[in-house]
Amino acid sequence: MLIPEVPSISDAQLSARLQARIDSKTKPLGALGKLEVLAHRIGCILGSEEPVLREPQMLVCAADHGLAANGVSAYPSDVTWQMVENFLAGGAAVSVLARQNGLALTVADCGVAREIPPREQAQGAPRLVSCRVAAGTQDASAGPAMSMAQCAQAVDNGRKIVQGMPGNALLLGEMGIGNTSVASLLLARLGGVPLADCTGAGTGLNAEGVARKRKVLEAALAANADAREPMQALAALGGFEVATLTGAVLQAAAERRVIVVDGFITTAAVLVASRLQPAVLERCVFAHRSGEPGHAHMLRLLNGEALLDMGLRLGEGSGAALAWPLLLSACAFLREMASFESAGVDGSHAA
Ligand SMILES: O=C(O)c1ccc[n+]([C@@H]2O[C@H](COP(=O)([O-])O)[C@@H](O)[C@H]2O)c1
Ligand SMILES: Cc1cc2nc[nH]c2cc1C
Repeated sequence: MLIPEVPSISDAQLSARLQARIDSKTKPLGALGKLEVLAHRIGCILGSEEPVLREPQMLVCAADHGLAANGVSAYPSDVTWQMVENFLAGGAAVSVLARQNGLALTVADCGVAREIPPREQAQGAPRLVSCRVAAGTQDASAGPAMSMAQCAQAVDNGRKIVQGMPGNALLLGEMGIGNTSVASLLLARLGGVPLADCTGAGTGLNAEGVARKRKVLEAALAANADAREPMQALAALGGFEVATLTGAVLQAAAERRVIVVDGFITTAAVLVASRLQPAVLERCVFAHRSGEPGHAHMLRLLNGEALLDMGLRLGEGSGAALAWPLLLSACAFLREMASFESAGVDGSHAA
């Protein structure tokens, strides 16, 4: 089956026990703010009052986009393969942050225009997975970016990558020149948000560039006017990395992993996945709110509150990696903080 079952994990009893445990800790009620919400969510996902995050996996999906030929990015498509090499060589932001935080890094070539050659993988070094559907998508401003079969293949690739991964947490990242356009198109089509609110500077277009980008995106929506269902929209407007991430999200949700979502593009994959299986959202933690303006609209649509708001607009999974220590802290306080009772602290308080 292409789309796995993702049942709701809502459990009123566990939820109440988690909240009682959080409230019993030696602190004024609610004083750990959003860290409490985060702890509650992780406890619900992992089905435990004492959750332990194990062997976290950072998955960075990369691909190229036919749409990029229309001047929708400040950088050329060649940067995609060059950055993938940089991820694998250990020099990119996500490489550094993954290393710093003990996140195993997997980089997937989902359809980079220039094939990333396989190589020997040293112990602990970033791992390359080749799951190329094609050498980049077709130009979505002239027709569908990919066929339904290609889209299904990419979704299945994402599922298979996650199936083979250890641990209980998946952090999402991506790389693909032109892919803020893909995220904007999916937000406009699936979220009904006006294109003007969906379109931003991406890697750094100026105002004239953003206006040009918007025209190209208008053409892409018009060229794919019939693609309205989630999988159709993903095929028509999407990229191979976004489709692979959609499969990864569905599989991780089905396996009840904690999913740490990065910026605008990885959230677009969550948007598609949530239209196929709404309960995926119960398993998601939104790491940050990107500087790309469409991301705020997307988060609102998904009822997602971001942990960080640092003006990041890099992608790669950098925001997810930066937020990771907060997830560790949330679990640590839930497991290790004393309760009023165990510490002999007076927990009575006025209304
Ligand atoms: O994650 C984000 O919110 C984000 C915002 C702006 C740009 N990016 C990254 O920049 C690339 C896409 O930008 P662009 O301008 O080529 O569409 C792609 O490689 C993304 O990882 C990522
Ligand atoms: C240099 C560079 C690094 C990136 N990382 C993710 N997207 C990127 C886009 C560019 C241009």
